[in-house]
Amino acid sequence: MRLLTTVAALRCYLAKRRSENQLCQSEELLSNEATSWYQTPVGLVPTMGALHQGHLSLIERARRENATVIVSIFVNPLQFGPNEDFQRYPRTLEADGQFCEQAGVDAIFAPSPEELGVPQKSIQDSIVTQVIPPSAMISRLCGRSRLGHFQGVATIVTKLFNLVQPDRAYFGQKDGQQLAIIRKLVADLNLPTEIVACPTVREASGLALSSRNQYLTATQKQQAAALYRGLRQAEAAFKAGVRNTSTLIAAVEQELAMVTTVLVEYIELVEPTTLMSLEEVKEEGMLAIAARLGSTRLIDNTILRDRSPVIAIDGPAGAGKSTVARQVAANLGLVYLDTGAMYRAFTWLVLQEEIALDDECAIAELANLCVIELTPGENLQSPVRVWINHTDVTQVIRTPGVTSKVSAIAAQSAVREALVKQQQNWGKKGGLVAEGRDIGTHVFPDAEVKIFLTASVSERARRRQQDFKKQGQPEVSLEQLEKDIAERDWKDSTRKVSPLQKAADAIEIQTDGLSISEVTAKIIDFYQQRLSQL
Ligand SMILES: Nc1ncnc2c1ncn2[C@@H]1O[C@H](COP(=O)(O)OP(=O)(O)OP(=O)(O)O)[C@@H](O)[C@H]1O
Ligand SMILES: CC(C)(CO)[C@@H](O)C(=O)[O-]
Ligand code: BAL
Repeated sequence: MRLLTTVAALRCYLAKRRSENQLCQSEELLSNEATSWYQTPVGLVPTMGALHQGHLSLIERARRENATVIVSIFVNPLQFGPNEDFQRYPRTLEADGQFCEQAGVDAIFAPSPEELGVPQKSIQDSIVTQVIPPSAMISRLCGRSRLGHFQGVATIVTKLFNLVQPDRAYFGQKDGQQLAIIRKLVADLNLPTEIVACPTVREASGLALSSRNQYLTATQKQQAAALYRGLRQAEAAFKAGVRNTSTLIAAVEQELAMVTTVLVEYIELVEPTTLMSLEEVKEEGMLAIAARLGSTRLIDNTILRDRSPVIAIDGPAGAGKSTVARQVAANLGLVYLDTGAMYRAFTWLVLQEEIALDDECAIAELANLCVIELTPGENLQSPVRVWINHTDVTQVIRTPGVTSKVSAIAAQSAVREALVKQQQNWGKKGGLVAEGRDIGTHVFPDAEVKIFLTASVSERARRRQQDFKKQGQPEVSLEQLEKDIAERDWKDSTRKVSPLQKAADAIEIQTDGLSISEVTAKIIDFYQQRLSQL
């Protein structure tokens, strides 16, 4: 692992890493497919150091998803107010270096304020160019008592994104307002970085891990767990049907009132993306709290989501995902979101428009203008009905002409981005089952149930040989099929665009020797267990 403290060293390091990764992929490539398909992404975990298990969860996620992982450690003077704890903030770079080494980080970027051109002054006194998020997002919640804080965060994060140019950047849900502001920043400034939100990691007591927890005495640490208990009371009220903001906030206040040392700064219920106040929760709300314990300021939040559950089923080719997903949807009365049919429908449209498969710009244009509609088939045997731009393509998308081209189209990042947006819009209401390669990690990361459906290479080869036989196709040896499947697994899990990944919170089901009905029953059991926990 490298420790980089200057911009020049960072730039040199990243240039070498990117060329090494691409060289490595091209040498390993089993076929002549374009290197760009393959995994060279850079993941960035921005931090202020004093690393703990919460940071580790972000680093581990980044490690799973990227060829290079950079952790930035920078106590940003721009985001601390004049009366805040900039001087006191814990600085433990040596220990952080060991922490990152053990976590498999490739490099730490730990510049001085001078190296980053942000002299140790607050945002109000600073002379640097600033990034100002929308006032509606920074004037509420923590913004009320931390004037200039989010301008400081937005400015330094933009600088880090420009320096590192990460494909993905990882942030914690614990800082829910910061997460929403950074998502807005990336969208508004068209920054080519995917923002990955990671769940809040907590102490056994429920207290959210935070570098500032070091300030707490043992007694205060116990008392601080009241924040989480209050949020849990509100979650219970929400589960019992309460949707009114005042009632939900009262549930938190009631719990906190029992710990007189906890001085509440705010308890607010806002829309998680826009941070607008909510009178009641319609689809989802972020119940956020800030409080002081002695000189320590703590924050926490929970997302209250009123939707039917989403079941995400990921897994390698040949594991039976689509058959199982349709069966699970039918048995539970949920919608089967046939993502494969969507890519087939779009491939049909590209062919109809006579666009060359390698004309990615024209294809990107078309992908962002098309509208795909799906309705359930009459029964399990009949396919999902598919329309694209109001043309019924249910039958034609299964023809060899489309089938032979869908992989090349589906691998184009602009196509995936456009179709994933349509899928996520369907997901807002929930009540659906979707299967693919990155459903539980990228498309529906908040899915209530995540399944990773897999089978051994030999079992999948045997199934495919049986399928070929049923379809009257020429026999292919098991040895060749196993080789093809292993190669497909490698390509799917190493490609840059939506790689096959098992979500950290996914339940893995090995289907060797299991029937479709047995696998379906297992998933329905998991679903019902999960529902009882929500
Ligand atoms: N308990 C946690 N769970 C998940 N992510 C976390 C947790 N704590 C911090 N993070 C995330 O780590 C990143 C770096 O945060 P930071 O370095 O400020 O640590 P911190 O623990 O939040 O410190 P602070 O005490 O300043 O809040 C942020 O994206 C933050 O949301
Ligand atoms: C994102 C961040 C690293 C910017 O300084 C900081 O706000 C933090 O640690 O959450
Ligand atoms: N993650 C918190 C950053 C701050 O309080 O400045």
